[in-house]
Amino acid sequence: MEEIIKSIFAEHKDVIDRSAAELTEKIQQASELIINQIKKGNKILLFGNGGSAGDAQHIAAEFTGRFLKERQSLPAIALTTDTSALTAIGNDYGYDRVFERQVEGLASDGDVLIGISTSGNSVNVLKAFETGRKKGCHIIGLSGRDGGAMNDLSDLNIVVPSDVTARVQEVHILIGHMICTAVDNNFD
Ligand SMILES: O=C(CO)[C@@H](O)[C@H](O)[C@H](O)[C@H](O)COP(=O)(O)O
Ligand SMILES: [Zn+2]
Repeated sequence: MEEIIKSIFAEHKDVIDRSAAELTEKIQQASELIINQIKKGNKILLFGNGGSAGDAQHIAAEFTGRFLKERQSLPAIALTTDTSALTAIGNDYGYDRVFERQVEGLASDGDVLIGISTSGNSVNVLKAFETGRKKGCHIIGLSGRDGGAMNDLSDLNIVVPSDVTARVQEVHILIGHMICTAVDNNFD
């Protein structure tokens, strides 16, 4: 077990080092986009499956609650929390449309969608991106592996350089906290 723990620490550290080398500029661009759109009165919508649903909720709560300092509440919603919407849309339209329908009903021109998928290929995330684009939303992907179909469907796809879902997720939440730090520095 000790060897396994050591190897996971080493793998995590390697992905962090490669992410720092490859992703810094894109994380900065994503932060600037989010800050600018909130300043213009727009909101952030986040979604993903499984562990990424947890990440979407975690990051949204940093905006509406608080992160490092006392500041105004900021507009962010996770589309993963309303079990009535998720079960009704899933039951009536299929699971592939659970985020798409919510984007159709809730998103406005200028809002920012943050879709989180370690494979970059979860169909419910991709469908939400397609509908968001038609509505004039800005689209940020947080992905891994080769970026998947999110490469073509997002304005900015932040691809964590790992094929291991857990390692990718660990860097996603780190990136989420980096974005929250930039947001904190730009609002009172
Ligand atoms: O948290 C984990 C694995 O660490 C799982 O719940 C994982 O998120 C689920 O298998 C997701 O369905 C994977 O989807 P995706 O990241 O490829 O979009
Ligand atoms: Zn997990």
